[in-house]
Amino acid sequence: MTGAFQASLLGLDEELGVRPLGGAVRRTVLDHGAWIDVRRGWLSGADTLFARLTEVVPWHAERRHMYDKVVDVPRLLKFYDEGETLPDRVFDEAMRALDAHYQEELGEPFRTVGLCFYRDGRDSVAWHGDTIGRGSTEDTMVAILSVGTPRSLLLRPRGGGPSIRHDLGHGDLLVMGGSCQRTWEHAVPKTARPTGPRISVQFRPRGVR
Ligand SMILES: O=C(O)CCC(=O)C(=O)O
Ligand SMILES: [Fe+2]
Repeated sequence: MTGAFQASLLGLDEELGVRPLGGAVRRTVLDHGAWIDVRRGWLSGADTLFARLTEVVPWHAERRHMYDKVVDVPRLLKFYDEGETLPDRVFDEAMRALDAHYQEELGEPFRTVGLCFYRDGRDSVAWHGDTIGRGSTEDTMVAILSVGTPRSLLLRPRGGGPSIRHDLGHGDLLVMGGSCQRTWEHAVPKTARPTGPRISVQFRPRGVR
């Protein structure tokens, strides 16, 4: 794995687990029926999870057609569909905590875990909504847990308009909800600054991608 992540020295002996959601979640209501929730420092023991994921996940590179060319996807990936054994038990704990907090509003459980590895500032994800599945037609939720080097997640309305920046730090949770996947787009832009690795963990309901 390229790049070394400077572990937060005080957090190395923290137990791996999730802290309460409840009143610690801050919601921002966006236009067109979308919203964003942020819970800073949701994960304790984030150093431990980061180290484990770099070691045990069978990361793979992908190539995609872009117009008339085949290009490298600028990040490493791994997707765990429902029923697959997850690389760490804390993901099950995290999903059950998200279910307890969001089930009434979401109406179904979170079921899949997508992972992205951003090796350095050259890795990124371009503007998109998670619209491969039901997110293109229905309100849904995508919950993102971020570990490693902080990166900016940007959001902008699909029709155009100013973008909103969230700097996602080690252990932070951001949840995109309502119509966010079809009326807004999100991106993690490249950065020219020296940037260590980051792992993004996306929890989604069935049929959302
Ligand atoms: O890195 C992130 O947090 C965003 C990842 C993302 O948007 C996706 O995988 O669909
Ligand atoms: Fe996405």
